[in-house]
Amino acid sequence: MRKKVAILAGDGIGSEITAEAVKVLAALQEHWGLDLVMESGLIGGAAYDATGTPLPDDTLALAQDSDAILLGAVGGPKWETLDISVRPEKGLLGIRSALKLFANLRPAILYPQLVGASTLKPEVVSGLDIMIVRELTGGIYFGQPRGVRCLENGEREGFNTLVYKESEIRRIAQVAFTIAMKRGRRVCSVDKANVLEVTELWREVVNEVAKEFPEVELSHMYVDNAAMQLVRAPKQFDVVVTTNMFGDILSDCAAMLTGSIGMLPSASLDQSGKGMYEPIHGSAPDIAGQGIANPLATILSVAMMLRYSFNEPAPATRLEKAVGTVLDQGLRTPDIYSPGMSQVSTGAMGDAVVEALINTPD
Ligand SMILES: NC(=O)C1=CN([C@@H]2O[C@H](COP(=O)(O)OP(=O)(O)OC[C@H]3O[C@@H](n4cnc5c(N)ncnc54)[C@H](O)[C@@H]3O)[C@@H](O)[C@H]2O)C=CC1
Ligand SMILES: CC(C)CC(=O)C(=O)O
Ligand SMILES: [Mg+2]
Repeated sequence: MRKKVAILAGDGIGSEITAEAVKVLAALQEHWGLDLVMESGLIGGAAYDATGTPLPDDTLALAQDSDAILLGAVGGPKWETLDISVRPEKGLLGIRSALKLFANLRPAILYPQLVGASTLKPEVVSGLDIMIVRELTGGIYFGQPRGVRCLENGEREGFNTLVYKESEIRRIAQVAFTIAMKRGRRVCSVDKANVLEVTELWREVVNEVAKEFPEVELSHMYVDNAAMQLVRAPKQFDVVVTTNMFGDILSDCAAMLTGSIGMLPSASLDQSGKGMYEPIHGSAPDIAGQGIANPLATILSVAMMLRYSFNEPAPATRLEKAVGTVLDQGLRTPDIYSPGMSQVSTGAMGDAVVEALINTPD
């Protein structure tokens, strides 16, 4: 059956990296008969400049009408002076919320070819395969009230609210335990239950959900310790489940264990499995327009799309293998470059993945 994919490139390197992922989708269409139609829409700063809002109605309608969404990244210095309520990042939070994409899966997998690019010693990191399950539509990024107010003494006070309903905690925990059942059967729930009542509730609800999954071993860890353990002994983790903000921070940290933030894909799923797929990084204004961004996180996000939204595990595996092939060939964008390797541009990396995809045996 024909699948519609919305392509939302966004800002900064967004257009460079999504162009490479689109090449991959086109190759899947041409060589494996994947019946796809792609349609582009505006989001973020690009949308704000064109329409005055970071999430135009047309874009939301396109996303709602699509089977999956591929997103690049949003934001950048051009829009930093804008009121936070219309910043490009609001467009991203808005689409996640409108589509109810509460489950954000961020796999931190170290390709063996990049062991030397990791920030950690080979023996600490080789074989790394962690799944970070981040709650994506609640927590402090969405909680009300929020804002900046003026106190009686004239001083200003900024405030945000960290709030989670039991139902929101239960459904993300269920996602994490279900994924753990298909992997190493270990879940580590990361919270700050020693200080924050909301995460005390988080811990209680996760304990309740654990009873539905007796084969899965559950542990709890405070977020400060989790950050430390991630860079001390990351292979102790199998599935990590955590809140929106903690997951945001810990996944950037985990990315460096895999060699670069340019290597980490993600899937953001609703209850039905509909998904938005995006690299975990941002719009990287410092390297935008230079053709040096690593497109592999976005390309690997396509593999997640094939697996989670299209139920096509075979081409997903083929694509992941193709990424391994280009790394075997020694091709490296600057973020993962090491001496003796061949430095390539964003476009050359995308082309090489397409070629490897076509030539990789089943
Ligand atoms: N999902 C999204 O759209 C996200 C958007 N942002 C936005 O992006 C803008 C920049 O944010 P930053 O904090 O600088 O984070 P960032 O993730 O854009 O960049 C952090 C560092 O990583 C590098 N980097 C990121 N992606 C890379 C890639 N594919 N290849 C090679 N190097 C890469 C950048 O060059 C930079 O040095 C901000 O406006 C921020 O709000 C940030 C994170 C996520
Ligand atoms: C707008 C931000 C919450 C995006 C981000 O940093 C992320 O989702 O990782
Ligand atoms: Mg982030």
